[in-house]
Amino acid sequence: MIQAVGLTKVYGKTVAVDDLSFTVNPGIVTGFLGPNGAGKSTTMRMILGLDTPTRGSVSINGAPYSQIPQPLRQVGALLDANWIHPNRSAKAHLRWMAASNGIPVSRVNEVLDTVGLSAVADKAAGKYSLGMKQRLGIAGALLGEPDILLFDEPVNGLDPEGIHWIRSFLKQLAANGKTVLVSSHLLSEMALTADHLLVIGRGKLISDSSTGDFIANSTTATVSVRSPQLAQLRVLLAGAGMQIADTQDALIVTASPMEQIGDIAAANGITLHELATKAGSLEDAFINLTGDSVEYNATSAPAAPQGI
Ligand SMILES: Nc1ncnc2c1ncn2[C@@H]1O[C@H](COP(=O)(O)OP(=O)(O)OP(=O)(O)O)[C@@H](O)[C@H]1O
Repeated sequence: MIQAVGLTKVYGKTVAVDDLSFTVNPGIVTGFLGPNGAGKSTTMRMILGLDTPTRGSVSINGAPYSQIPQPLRQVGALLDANWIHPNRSAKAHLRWMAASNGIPVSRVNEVLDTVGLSAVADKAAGKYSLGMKQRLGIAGALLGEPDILLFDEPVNGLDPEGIHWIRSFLKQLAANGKTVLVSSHLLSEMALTADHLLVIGRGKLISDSSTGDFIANSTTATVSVRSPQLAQLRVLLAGAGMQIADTQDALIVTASPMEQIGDIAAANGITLHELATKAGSLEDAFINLTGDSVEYNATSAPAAPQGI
């Protein structure tokens, strides 16, 4: 379990992390989200003892990182996949990590196998693709069989197959009872991976809830309706006070239950070809909730690409 209480980090005039209190529990994947500059990396660095809190504290299974005797046995982290010596092989890199943390060298081959790098374990890590470097970083995190794992942007720059592998892997770690905290900018990916979300903006905690609740509470579901008698149905739904938007061949009804629309159609003998609720996305929820806390806000929509 990771527990932060009033965690604060001030750099000069910048309050990077502002009075954060949260708990990250075992057995689930917890996503850590926030716009650029929200304070995610700073928080992760403080969890790992790489930065000292200005105020407040953060503990791992009850103790600050600095007081854990063999930290890699309790906490594994992937912060930056490029943090490897380019001329060193994956095997040499992991052996060095194991030796400096009192971890049996036999673990090296086990973790290489787990992440699928055994066949290239003797190649210089500098020649690895980004996906292979991410796998090596994950192997390093797993080396000491820790109960707590932190991953900062683990799917950054990966292809769909690599993303899918990491998603399944994180879920498996959580299913095995590990505490898994993962940050990512890929919101659709987080929606599929994380059971719980911590959302921060400008260093402050904005939301601490299950992924489902976060989306449901921060978005409005819509209902798509198609019918050969669409104009007639539109009049009836508008008469019932519903908010309706028109597309070419459907009505999009906001914030009204699908059942009510179906009942009105049935009561008036109207045939329906589609009646489907579309939940909001994590991206919608994120933008709705963090809109005021982005560090650099564009004042207009991006310009259309030239020459298309
Ligand atoms: N060493 C530092 N010195 C001064 N300011 C810093 C330092 N590290 C981070 N900051 C500032 O603290 C704030 C939070 O940065 P941080 O990197 O933690 O955010 P983040 O959520 O990880 O951002 P991103 O998603 O862009 O990686 C930013 O305003 C950043 O400029």
